[in-house]
Amino acid sequence: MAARTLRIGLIPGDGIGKEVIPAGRRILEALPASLGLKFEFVDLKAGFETFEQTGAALPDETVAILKNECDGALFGAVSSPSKAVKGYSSPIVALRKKLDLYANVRPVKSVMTAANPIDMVIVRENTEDLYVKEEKTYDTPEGKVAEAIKRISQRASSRIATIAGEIALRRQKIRESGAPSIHKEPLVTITHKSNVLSQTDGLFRSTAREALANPRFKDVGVEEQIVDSMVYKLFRQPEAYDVIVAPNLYGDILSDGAAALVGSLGLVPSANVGEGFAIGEPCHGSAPDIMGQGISNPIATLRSAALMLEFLNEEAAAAKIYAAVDANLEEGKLLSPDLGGTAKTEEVVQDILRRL
Ligand SMILES: NC(=O)C1=CN([C@@H]2O[C@H](COP(=O)(O)OP(=O)(O)OC[C@H]3O[C@@H](n4cnc5c(N)ncnc54)[C@H](O)[C@@H]3O)[C@@H](O)[C@H]2O)C=CC1
Ligand SMILES: O=C(O)CCCC(=O)C(=O)O
Repeated sequence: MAARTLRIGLIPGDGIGKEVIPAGRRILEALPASLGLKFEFVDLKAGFETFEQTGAALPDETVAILKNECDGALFGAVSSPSKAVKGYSSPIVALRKKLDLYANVRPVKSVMTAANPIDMVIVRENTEDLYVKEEKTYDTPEGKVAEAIKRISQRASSRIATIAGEIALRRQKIRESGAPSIHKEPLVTITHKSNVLSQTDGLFRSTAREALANPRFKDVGVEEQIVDSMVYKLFRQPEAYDVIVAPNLYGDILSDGAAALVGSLGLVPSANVGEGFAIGEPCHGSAPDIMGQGISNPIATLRSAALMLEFLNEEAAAAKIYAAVDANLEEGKLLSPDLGGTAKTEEVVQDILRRL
């Protein structure tokens, strides 16, 4: 069998992005040759440091190379300032839109031996909602007022609900093949706030319901949950959730909350998914509080590399990475400080590479 060569863009970004992306590269390079996969890597720039050096947070060249030359990519994290900086706008938010990576898929899973089993996927709409970033500030006699557009479209809501349904079916198929799981039936939970935002979230809710009423999802249970009580239930009864589908901002917030349930943001991966292209990206940010100390947890990135491979139809390679990571966590001897251990990033990476 001829080896398949995947060309992967590497975008470390800022802060601990620079510590974890090299680990992502190493795990891909260490995959056994018997899988028939080869990798070529191309280093690409984006982030606040890039903005300071070049005046562009997301250089056109980065987008062009990803579009024209790559099969997929790994993105670390960027340090977007909290205060507006003229000319700067979040490069990852822009990249998702420019490459039409319409779904942000975020599996949150505890290692199955844990006392509190959690195995859910948060499927976050990735191109619109408040992230269209159409904001303005104006003066009134009472002082300044700032406004932001929350845009929800039928097209994006339908696409995201459809991929959530497909993910629920795929997970069911894996369960039926004998993989251990806490779930018996596929279930999609639609999250919204349409009791208040009856037009925007109302459209998300009704469109998602419609998409999931498609006969091909006849075996998928569908329920809905208002986002505030969703947070409550998520923390009280996380084992009840299989696939959660949410508009952009709620999905972003829910997934960081869910990360706390499994022990650390340093464990939770994501993939930005479009037609035939995927960017693996840890859910966490650039973690300026720990950068430069060599203690960042690389697991979210290693799992993101696996998730990217899954969406590039390389499930066997992805499974190898998941198994090596789970073995490290199950043994629990070499854990980074966010998980209560003392291991350095490098020691965790070495341990997982050894298990591969
Ligand atoms: N996709 C992206 O590029 C994202 C970027 N950010 C940016 O990151 C910067 C910092 O944001 P924060 O709100 O502090 O969120 P953060 O996710 O960077 O950090 C939150 C907390 O989690 C810890 N943490 C995160 N990743 C970790 C890892 N791999 N190992 C161990 N501990 C880890 C950090 O030390 C910190 O205490 C901001 O400039 C923000 O704009 C935030 C979220 C996503
Ligand atoms: O800080 C940035 O530039 C991007 C933050 C966006 C974010 O949290 C996510 O989408 O995961």
